[in-house]
Parts: sequence; structure tokens; C-alpha cells
Amino acid sequence: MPVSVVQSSQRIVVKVGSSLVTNNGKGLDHAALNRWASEIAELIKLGKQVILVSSGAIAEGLQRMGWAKRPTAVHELQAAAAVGQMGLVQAYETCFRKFNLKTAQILLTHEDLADRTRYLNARSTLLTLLSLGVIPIINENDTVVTAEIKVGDNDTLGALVTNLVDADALIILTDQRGLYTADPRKQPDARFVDEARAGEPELEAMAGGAGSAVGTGGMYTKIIAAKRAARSGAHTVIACGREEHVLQRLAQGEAIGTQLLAGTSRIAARKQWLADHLQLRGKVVLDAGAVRAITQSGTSLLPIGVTAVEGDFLRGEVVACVDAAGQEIGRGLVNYSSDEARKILRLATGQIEAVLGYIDEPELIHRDNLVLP
Ligand SMILES: Nc1ncnc2c1ncn2[C@@H]1O[C@H](COP(=O)(O)OP(=O)(O)O)[C@@H](O)[C@H]1O
Ligand SMILES: N[C@@H](CCC(=O)OP(=O)(O)O)C(=O)O
Repeated sequence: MPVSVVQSSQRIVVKVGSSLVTNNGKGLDHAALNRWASEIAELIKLGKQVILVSSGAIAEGLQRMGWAKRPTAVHELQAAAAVGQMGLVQAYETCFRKFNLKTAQILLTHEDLADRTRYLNARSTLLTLLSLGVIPIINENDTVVTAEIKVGDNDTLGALVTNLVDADALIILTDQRGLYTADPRKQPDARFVDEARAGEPELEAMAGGAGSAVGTGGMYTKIIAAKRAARSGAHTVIACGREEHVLQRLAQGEAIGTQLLAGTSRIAARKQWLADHLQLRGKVVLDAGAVRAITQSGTSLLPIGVTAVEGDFLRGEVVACVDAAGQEIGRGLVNYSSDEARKILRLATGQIEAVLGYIDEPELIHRDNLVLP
């Protein structure tokens, strides 16, 4: 009998989707929120730390505004999110108070996780809240983000938060038992997957597009979230949020839902942060020798192996490393701006100072700051 990874997990991120939170868009499901609060309270009693990532602001906002149809205009969706978020946190605050637990609202944007300083601020605030026994309730700050800079779905946000706080497990609660070999709404004979390795390509093929009318991600974003969470060594469980005592049973070791296991141990926090950068500032094109050196010998990237530089970036920003065919082979923090990099590409280390008048580092990207997929 397999044992749930949640049993041995100390720090857990629980993500609940819009369809569950809002009863398929019919309005906040207070009974469900109460159940999760009571179960999270049990987890806290077991000495675990829990962060809740909750969707539902837009769906609840639409309900409160009496808008039957989801608007397409971004500012209307943002307005709905602002209205709905109030209802969401009020409801959670009321539910958790019954169990003597304090809650804290954290609204994050992609920028907060992409900027080194803000990332570290968010991390230390969350860790402080956890150490104080407070339940952080996280959502994307929908009101201030536009389509181009959105994390986009809370499965991804849940994974980013998992990486951010080095959680041991990410539990994604949804309206299905877990992952099936195909969308069970469309293929009733689809088989249930109880365990797999996170990041296995065939999982992506099983997950269709966005599932319900109120959710955004569908199963696909959950599979990708598991892959992302695994990068920091966290396991993911996808389970049904309507199942009785789902969190408690997982914590007791019952293997319910789909377990997507992380294959590797944690990578260094710095590398993890790099791997989570969704927005790249530019590209450097590598010759074949440099591709071999960084992929096979694990060396740093030197300017001599770079044939072209694309985009505008500053020292310390993240760029993609691509081969001559444009295929991404890694990404990393650059030691030189795009203007400087253009001047020193193809040059040997000894020539950098003569061209620039100074030398910051001999490498364009140091191996410690380089992440390969
Ligand atoms: N292979 C699959 N296994 C399970 N569900 C799937 C699969 N492919 C697509 N889905 C759909 O994904 C939906 C869950 O996604 P979504 O509605 O976005 O939920 P949430 O609001 O919880 O994020 C399910 O209801 C289901 O219809
Ligand atoms: N930030 C949005 C979340 C949208 C979202 O990702 O929803 P879901 O796919 O149901 O988890 C909201 O609160 O409405």
C-alpha cells in the first residue's frame, strides 16, 4: 500500500481552485472553506506549516457584481478580482478564526518573484508568518497585473510559492480525484493515475486544456506545476477537494489522489530562483564548443563561446543561452550588460579589459548562476 508523501512533509503549500472555492461559480462555498480550515488546523496540530494558495477572486467578484458572463475586458476582470478578493479573505478569516488560527493576505505578482530583492522579501515575510503560526493566504494580485506579466494561473503560482519557501509538498485540490490518462469529462473510460514521476512528458499529453468554465488552468497547468515544484525537490499531490478529510488523510499517509514525485533532491536556492524566471531579458547564442562545455563539462560560459547577443539587459539579469539553431539549452544570470556583451563576444578572457577598460568577471555567466533544463 503506497504511503502519501504528505505524511513526512513538514512545510506544505495547499492550492484550491476556483471551481471548488466558488462551487462552480455559484458563490463562495463556505462549507468547503470551513472544512479545509478545520483540516489545516489539524495539520498545524501535527506540527506542519501550511500556506494556502486560493483562487476564486474573479469568480466570486463576478457573482457579487451579478455578472452572468465572464467579461473579456481586462479592467473588468481586474475589477471583479478586487471585489471578489474581499469576499475571499473575509470568508477565510472567519473560518480560520473558529480554529484560533490567524490568517494573512499575500497578493503576489510575477515581478515579486522575478526580482531578486522582492523575492527575498516575500520569502522572509512568508517564513516569518509560518514561524508565528499564521496561515498565509496567497493569490495573484490580479488588479495590478496585465496579461503579459501575469503568472496566469494559480497552479503555477502554487509551484512558485513552493519553490520560494522550499516547501516539501504541494497539494493541488481540484474537482477531480486526480489525474486520469485523459480528461474524464470527455473520456469516461480514462484510467486513474495514482503515482508518477513529476516532469514525465507523457503526463502532459494526458492533461487536456482548461477544464471548467470558472477555472483557468485545467489539468495541464497542474502537471507543469508539479514539474516546477519538483525542481526544488517538492512532491505534488493532486486530489479532490470535495473528498472527506482529504488533507488529514493525506497527512496520515493515505495515498489518495495522484502523487507526482520529485526525482531529484533540492537544487541550490539560487539556481532554483533562476529556474523560476518566467521572463527572460535577452538571449546569448553559443557556438558548438560552448554548448558542449556547459552541457557536458558543467563549465561557466565565457565570452569567447558567444556568437551573438539579443535583447537589452543589465548585469545581473537573466538571459537564455541558445545554440546556433535557436534551441534553449539553459539560462543564467549575466555578468555583463547586453552592450558590454556585444563588445566582448568571441574574445578571449585576456582581451576583455583592453576592450572594455575594466573586467568584472572572466565569465559571461558563472556556472553557479547557470541552470540547465
Ligand atoms: N487528464 C485529466 N485528468 C483529470 N482532469 C482533467 C484531465 N484533463 C483535463 N482535465 C480537466 O481539468 C479540470 C480541472 O481543472 P480546473 O477546472 O482548471 O480546476 P481548478 O479550478 O481546480 O484549477 C477537470 O475538471 C477536468 O475536466
Ligand atoms: N487569481 C485568480 C485565479 C485564477 C486561477 O488560476 O484559477 P484556477 O485555475 O481555478 O486555480 C482568481 O483568484 O480568480
